[in-house]
Amino acid sequence: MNAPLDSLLQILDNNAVEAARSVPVLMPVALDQTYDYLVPEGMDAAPGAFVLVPFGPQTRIGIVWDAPRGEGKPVDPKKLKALTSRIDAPCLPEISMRFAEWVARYTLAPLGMVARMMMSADAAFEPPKHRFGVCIVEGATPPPKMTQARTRVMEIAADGLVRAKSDLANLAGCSTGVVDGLAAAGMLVEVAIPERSFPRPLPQHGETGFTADQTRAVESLRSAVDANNFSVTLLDGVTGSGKTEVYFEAVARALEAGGQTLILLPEIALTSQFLDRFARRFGARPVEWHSALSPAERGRIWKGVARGDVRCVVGARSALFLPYCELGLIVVDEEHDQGFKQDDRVHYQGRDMAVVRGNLGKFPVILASATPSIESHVNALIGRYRHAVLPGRFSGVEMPDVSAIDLRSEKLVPGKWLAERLVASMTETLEKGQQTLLFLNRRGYAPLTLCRSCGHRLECPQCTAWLVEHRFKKKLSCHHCGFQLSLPEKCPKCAAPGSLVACGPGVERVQEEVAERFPDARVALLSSDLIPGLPEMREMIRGIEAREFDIIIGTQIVAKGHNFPGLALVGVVDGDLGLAHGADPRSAERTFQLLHQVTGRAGRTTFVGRGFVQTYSPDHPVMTAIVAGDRNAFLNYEVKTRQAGLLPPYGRLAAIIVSARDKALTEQVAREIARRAPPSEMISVLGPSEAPIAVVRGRHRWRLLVKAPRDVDLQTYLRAWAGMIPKLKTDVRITVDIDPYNFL
Ligand SMILES: Nc1ncnc2c1ncn2[C@@H]1O[C@H](COP(=O)(O)OP(=O)(O)OP(=O)(O)O)[C@@H](O)[C@H]1O
Ligand SMILES: [Zn+2]
Repeated sequence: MNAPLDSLLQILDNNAVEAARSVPVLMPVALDQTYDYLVPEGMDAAPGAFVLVPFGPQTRIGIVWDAPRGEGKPVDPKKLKALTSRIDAPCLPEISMRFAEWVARYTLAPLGMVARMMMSADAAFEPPKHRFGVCIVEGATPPPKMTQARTRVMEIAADGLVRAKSDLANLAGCSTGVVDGLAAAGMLVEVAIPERSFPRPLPQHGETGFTADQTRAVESLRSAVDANNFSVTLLDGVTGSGKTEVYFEAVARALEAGGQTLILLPEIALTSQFLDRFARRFGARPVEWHSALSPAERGRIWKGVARGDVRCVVGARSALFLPYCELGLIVVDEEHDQGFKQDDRVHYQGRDMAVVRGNLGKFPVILASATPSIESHVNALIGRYRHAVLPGRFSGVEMPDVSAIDLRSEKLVPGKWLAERLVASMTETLEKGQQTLLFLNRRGYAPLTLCRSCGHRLECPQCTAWLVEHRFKKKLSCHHCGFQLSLPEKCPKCAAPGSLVACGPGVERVQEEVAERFPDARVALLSSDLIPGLPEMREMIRGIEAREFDIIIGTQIVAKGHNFPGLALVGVVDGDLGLAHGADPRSAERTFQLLHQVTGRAGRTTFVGRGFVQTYSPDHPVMTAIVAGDRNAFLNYEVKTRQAGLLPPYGRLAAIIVSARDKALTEQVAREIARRAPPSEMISVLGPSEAPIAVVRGRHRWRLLVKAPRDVDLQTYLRAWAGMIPKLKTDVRITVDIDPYNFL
């Protein structure tokens, strides 16, 4: 080719490249926009790539987005900065970008914060730490000096495996110096140890036989998977009906079809019992995703999911934000559980977002529960969701016989918390060698400590909350901010010595009473503050399952999902506890679910269980439905209440929470925000009013509640509203919580 033409082509080429060479990058920070960066020659900055970029004074990780977002000021192309480098990590799949955008739009969270959730595995973006080992060099000539130790090492290495030097030395019973010597002599060669791979679940490993009812449900779920399209099925079955076994078949089908699968569980239900069951069915343990993983594990799993090496994840709500490239099914087990709602940073409801993810990915979603949320129940009722029903227990054993103990007539002995009828039943149960579960959803010893001589109540100095006594730890602690105080010997106000008394029961106090009444019984106390972590919790659950305890006392961590074959009796110490929250539209639903789930732990396999609920309001619709075992009675009552009040799912709610250190400022801003609400015939704004917990961590709190009919676009309204609010003083924080579950 002649020279001038050659260079001309070169110039044209460069221009074309230069014009196309800037990309939008999303930063994982609280911003809703992308920033443009130049792509250096030769760098592959495809959409979804993770890149290092100069961001303010720092260099940070961002994601190359596939289209610019937000309304940032246009920047002179000549002033654009360049990407620093591409990170060696799999790209964020396109569907994850669409999902992030959807979640951000719905929750009103900045897109960058949703992206940050998707990147919550720092190690995935760090250079891979290769571990090196040694293996034998075939056909190398042995050095003249072959000591005994050297011979032993070579004998072990003869199998050709790659081992860490220290492992090889340990096996041979010599020092690593010997291994080094052989490497220097060319007998062993240093190579990277391959990363541990993920065990593949096998769809046909441990196939189960099913009852007729179960078979129908299995068929229904399989057909949803076979349809290879978006659908939601509510798998609605009484406790112990075999929902887990049934949805495992849908998981098997989706795996066979080549999809990745995700099972979401409330974090506390991620027990080894569940993992063992999975392993029995699929011949391999699933990959777990929860808050207790090490950073290195998080990184490894994140990459494994993005590359498609991980086929099934069992995890807490955050597992929804992993970078699946071929997701084909999501199961949300215990779908009614409030643990799926996240209440910090990005306020999202994991169950609802799972449905969104299924819709985007065009695959089925299964919601499983013995006590479906009213939302899912209504969706099944009106045919928006498919409905698969398991009406009876797998074992054929009847549902437990539940009675209310009316504490108005069957009075408690002062200072005691267990009624005589419950105690008598416990005695009987013990004599039969069966287990009792006492349920009280309150940690600690006593929820209130007061001074007998001056009436002073011990409160948290930074929250509107009483300090809860934790007798084992000899502390008073605040359950809202974690503030702790050693148990004082005299009243901090009037200094009267020995005048402080504990009021009301917590699980520790129930344990004290049990120890007194049943000194020989083996007692387990399960409360999140007494159990250091998931492994210890799993060990306790295993012990209960193996009948190493006679009486189990626990908060809600024992209420759900467990299968304790020896459990015959459940006593609910305070059935009214959850009903008190007047402002919370879900308090009746939540109480019903909890009581139904916890009494449903009794008598699951060989004998009929028994339940007692201690209550001062036996006529409340929740209590009558629990005692009659009539779930539909409760659902009908609750659906009517929601309809009448235009509450979810018949209406939409959003909470706006204003907080600041200064009391007057908080109120002033809350009122100002309310004043600026755009007028609307459909949408009503309630409040502002001081939050029930008026101060948390020294911050004053005011709330507004926004209510709209179902078909109104609440997000657009809220966004328009946000545009009307003047710039805030720095200390004021405004939180928007779409579909709030917390009203405190
Ligand atoms: N088809 C089956 N074959 C063998 N065992 C089964 C079968 N179905 C259920 N089971 C057993 O019955 C028990 C209850 O099943 P499972 O835990 O799946 O019920 P569940 O409906 O998920 O209960 P919960 O709502 O209380 O969590 C378990 O021990 C399970 O192994
Ligand atoms: Zn506090």
